[in-house]
Amino acid sequence: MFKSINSIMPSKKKCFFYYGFISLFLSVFVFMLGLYAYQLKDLENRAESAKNALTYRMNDIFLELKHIVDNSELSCEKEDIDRLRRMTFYSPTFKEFGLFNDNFRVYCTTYGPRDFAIFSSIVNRIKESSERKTVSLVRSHSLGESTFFAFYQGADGLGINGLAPSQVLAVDVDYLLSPDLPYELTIGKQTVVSSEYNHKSSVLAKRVESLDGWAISLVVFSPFSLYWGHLVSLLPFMFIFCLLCCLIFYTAHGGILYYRYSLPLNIKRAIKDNSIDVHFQPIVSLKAGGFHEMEALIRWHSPYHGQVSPLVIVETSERLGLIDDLTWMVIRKVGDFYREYPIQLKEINISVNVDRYSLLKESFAPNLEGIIAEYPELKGRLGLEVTETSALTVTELPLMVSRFEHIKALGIRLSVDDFGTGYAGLDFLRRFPYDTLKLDKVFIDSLKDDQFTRQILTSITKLAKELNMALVAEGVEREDQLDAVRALGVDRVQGYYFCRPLPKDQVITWVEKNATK
Ligand SMILES: Nc1nc2c(ncn2[C@@H]2O[C@H](COP(=O)(O)O[C@H]3[C@@H](O)[C@H](n4cnc5c(=O)[nH]c(N)nc54)O[C@@H]3COP(=O)(O)O)[C@@H](O)[C@H]2O)c(=O)[nH]1
Repeated sequence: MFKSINSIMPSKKKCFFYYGFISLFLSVFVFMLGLYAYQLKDLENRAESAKNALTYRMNDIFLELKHIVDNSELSCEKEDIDRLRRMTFYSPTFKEFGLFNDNFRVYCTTYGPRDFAIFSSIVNRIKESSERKTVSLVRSHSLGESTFFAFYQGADGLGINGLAPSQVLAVDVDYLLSPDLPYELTIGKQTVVSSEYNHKSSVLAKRVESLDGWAISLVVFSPFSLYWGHLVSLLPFMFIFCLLCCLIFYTAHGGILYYRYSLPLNIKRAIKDNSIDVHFQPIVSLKAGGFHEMEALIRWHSPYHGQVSPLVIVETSERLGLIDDLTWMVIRKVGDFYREYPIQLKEINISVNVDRYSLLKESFAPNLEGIIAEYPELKGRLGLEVTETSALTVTELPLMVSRFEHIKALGIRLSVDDFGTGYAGLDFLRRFPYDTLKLDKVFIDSLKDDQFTRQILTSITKLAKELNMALVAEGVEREDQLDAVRALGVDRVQGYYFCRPLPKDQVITWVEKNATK
C-alpha cells in the first residue's frame, strides 16, 4: 500500500538523470527545429516584402517616366533641356533623362541635343512589351558600367529613358533585408546588386522571387551564421524550457504512478468494473438438517497490492462514497450465484454485509427492490448483516425503524452482526426486528476460559430466544469452542472449524459433500 507519492516514485537521482537527459534532448530538438521553421518563415516573409517593395518602386519609376514623356515634345530647345534637368533634380531615382523618337533615336538628353540609336535588343524588348516599357543594365558614359536604364514609350511614339546607378533600385530591398539576409538582385543575367557574402558555403535556405513582366529576379539567402546566432541568444530560454520539461515529466510520472498504484483508485476501478470477487462461508446449523445459510464476503487480489483486506476495501469505499455500489455489486453477484447453481443453492440463504448508514438512506430500499426485481431468485433468500459501529441519534432511531420495516417487507432477513462489540445493545434489540443475532468472535475466543463472558452469552442466548431471534456464533475454529457454543444452546455456527470462505465453485463442492450430513 502506498502512503505517499514519494514511496512510489523512482529515486530523485534516477529521475534527474533520465528526465534531465530527455528534457535536454527535447529542448535542443524543439529549439533547433522551431528556430529552423521560424527562419524559413522569416525568409519567406521578408523576401515577399522585398519583392513587393521592388514592384512598388518599378511602378513609381514608370509613373515618373510617363509624367515626363506626357509633357514633352519632339524638340530639344533650351527649355526642354532645362525641364529634363529640373526633373533629374527632383527625381528620387534618376540622374539623367533622354528623350527618343518613334525611330528609337535619342534626340535630347539632360546634357543637350543628341542623336544616337538605342540598342536593337532594347528596342525589341520595348516593342514586345505590352505597355512599351523595359529595363536594362547598360554601360553609360556618365554613370559607368552597369547603369540602370528604364525605357518608356508613349502612345504617340515619343519615348523617354531614365539612367540611374544600379544600387538605387535596391534601396528598399536593402532596407528590408540587410544586414541579416544577403541577397542578389539581377536583371536578365546581369547582377544589379549582390551582398558581400559567401552564400555558397553556408546557406541554410534561399528564396527566389521573380518580378512578373520583368526579367528581374531577387534571390534572398538565409545564412547559417544567423541561425547559430539566434540559437545562442535563445540559450537561456532553452535552459528554462529544459527545466520545465523536467518538472512536467517528473510530475506526469508521479501522476501516472499514482493513478496506477494508488489503492483508492484501484479499488474504485475494481468496483466500477465488477472485478472484486465474492467468496462464500457456510453457516452450519447444529440442529438436525445440516446447514442452510452462507455469508458472502468480498475478496480482492490487486495486481499492484496483492491480496487486499476486505476491511480496507470497505473503509476505502466508505471514504470514496462507493460503499453502496460495493453492496449492489455483491448482491448482484449473489444473484448470479443463485442463477448459476439453482439446484445446489435451492435451500440455501445467503447474507450480505451492509453498512448501517446505507440503510438510513432513503434510496436504499427502493434500489434493493430494483435489484430483487432484476434477480427474482433473491426473494426470500437474501439476508443483510448490519454492524452497529456507532450509536443512532434521536432522529435516526425512528427513521431506522421505518427503513427496517420497508426492507423486511421486501422479504429480506436482517441480522445484527458482531453483536456485543458495537453499539447494538439490549434496547436496540427491543426496537429492531432482527431475525438473527451474530455473536462476535471475541466472545467465542474467551468463552471457554472466561466465566464472565459465559454469563453474558447465556443471558444473550436467553434473550434472543425470547425475542424469537436465531443465534449464530462467529469465528469458531476449534472443537472445544464448538462444544462451548453448543452447551450455550446456540443454533448455528460460522467458522474455520467447518469451512473457510471459499470461491463459488469450491463452496458448491463443499455444499454437495456436506448437504446430507
Ligand atoms: N460492508 C461489507 N463488509 C464486508 C463485506 N465483505 C466482508 N466484509 C467485512 O469485512 C470484514 C472482514 O471480513 P473477512 O476478512 O472476510 O472476515 C470474515 C471471515 O473470513 C471471518 N471469519 C469467519 N470465521 C472465522 C474463524 O473461524 N476465524 C477467524 N479468524 N475469522 C473468521 O470473519 C469475518 C466475517 O465477519 P462478519 O461479517 O462479522 O460475519 C468483516 O467485518 C466483514 O463484515 C462486504 O461485502 N460488505
